[in-house]
Amino acid sequence: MSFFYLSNRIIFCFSTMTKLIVVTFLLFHTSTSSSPSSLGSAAMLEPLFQYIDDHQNQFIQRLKEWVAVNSDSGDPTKWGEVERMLKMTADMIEKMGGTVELADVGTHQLPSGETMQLPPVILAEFARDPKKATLCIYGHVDVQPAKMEDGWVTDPFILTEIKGNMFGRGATDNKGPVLAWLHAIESYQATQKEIPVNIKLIIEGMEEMGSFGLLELTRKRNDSFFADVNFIVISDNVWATLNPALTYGTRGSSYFSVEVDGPKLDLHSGVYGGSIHEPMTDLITLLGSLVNHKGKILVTGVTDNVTVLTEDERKTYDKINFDLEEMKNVVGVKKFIQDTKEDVLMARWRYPSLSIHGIQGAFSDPGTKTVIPRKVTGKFSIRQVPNMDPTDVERKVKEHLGQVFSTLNSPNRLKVTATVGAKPWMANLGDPQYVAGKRAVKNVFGVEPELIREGSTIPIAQNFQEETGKSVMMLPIGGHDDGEHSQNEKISRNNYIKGTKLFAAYFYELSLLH
Ligand SMILES: NCC(=O)N[C@@H](Cc1c[nH]cn1)C(=O)O
Ligand SMILES: [Zn+2]
Ligand SMILES: [Zn+2]
Repeated sequence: MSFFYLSNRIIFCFSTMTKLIVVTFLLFHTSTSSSPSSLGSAAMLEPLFQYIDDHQNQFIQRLKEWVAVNSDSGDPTKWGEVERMLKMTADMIEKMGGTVELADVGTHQLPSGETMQLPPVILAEFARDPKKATLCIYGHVDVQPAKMEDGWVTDPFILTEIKGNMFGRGATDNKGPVLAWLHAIESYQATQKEIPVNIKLIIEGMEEMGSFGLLELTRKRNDSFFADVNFIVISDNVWATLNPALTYGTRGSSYFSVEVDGPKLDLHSGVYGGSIHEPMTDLITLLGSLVNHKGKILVTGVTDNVTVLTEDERKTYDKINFDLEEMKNVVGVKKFIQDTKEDVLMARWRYPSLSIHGIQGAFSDPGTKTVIPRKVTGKFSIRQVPNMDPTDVERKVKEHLGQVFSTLNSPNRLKVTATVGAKPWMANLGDPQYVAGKRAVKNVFGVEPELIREGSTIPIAQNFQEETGKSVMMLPIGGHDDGEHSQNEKISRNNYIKGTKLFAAYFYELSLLH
């Protein structure tokens, strides 16, 4: 027997047969307007929403404490801070009554050859009731790098609220959403409501580096931690527009380092210039061979397997409520490579792209140092879409760069390394989680969610789906203008607080499917 709240303050007790009828109804009636859940959810959720509203300043204070930790996983000297951040998270979960394991995920070899212990992964759970569905929430508490001199208006590690937006590194990616999940749990506990689903949590500190060690951990714990999980949910991306959204696909990513190593020391360009095969010139030729100014990837064969667009798929883009002009304003450009909304969205979500990120070892300070750098390392990544495979992409990229380099007849040494190889992820929109997600969005925001894809990568998403066979959904709460990875990353107070309500409502809607 399970208990479901279906009518104002009345608790109905359902037989298994009735539950089957409810699940069938939910699966075949995806419109949220007159759902059975909407009849009782208002009464059920109202005290939780009130609690969330009343405690918003406390929730923001917690986010402030989390943002203050520079848990940049891209810099191994900061892995101690990543670990401190994970311990703070673990402490909070334990204080809330959860049990926490800090799972060892082994070591990682840095490009220098040094081997370092990876920060652990949090595997946590709240009290388990075999009659309830089990939801596993994934998130990460590491961040991208941030420096004031990059152009931040406020200190990236001091959460600062300006006109309803809270600026700080990790505010939206992903500390804010992780806290919102924990606060949603807190709202049930504090109002003495039974959480209607069993909750498990996986929180890591290496997502921005490609989730080192997490795939192996998932495999090892498939028969234990994951065994009773029914649903996996991730809130680590943002809406595409002003409208709330559910995400059903992300691109994958392969990240490459291209090192060109030349003379034994930096040289005076006046003394040696003209006689030296300069590593930087070699590197620029290599990087210039990867992609053209229209964003076309020039590496032979890399895009061969991309699925051909069908008319039906194209039509799904027509429906998305997306304002190109607003997007231009947000990023500060006069035009995109593509002209229409549909083509811009497809370029971001359903086609691959190649971006050049930087050159390590290059002279980049102010001034006029006339140097020939002895060794330079270019960094670029390829966002991948379904039908592309990171292993195949890596092979083709290495072949391509080797071939271009051979035409230079350079005595310099070339080393190409792939540091990330994350697969793209696609969900089935018929998955019941999307029914619960739609109902929860309608309940909290009063509108139907947009169904969107995402151009960035959540490296573990496809691995979770493939290895565990469980349903995976993405339920973002961040705004389209949150600026993940950019200067002045933020989350709005409204999204943070309403997002917390969304998660509380989601637990309830999901329980109705079980
Ligand atoms: N919020 C998701 C995110 O930002 N993910 C990173 C993961 C990644 C990919 N390659 C290296 N790290 C992203 O850049 O998409
Ligand atoms: Zn990120
Ligand atoms: Zn993220």
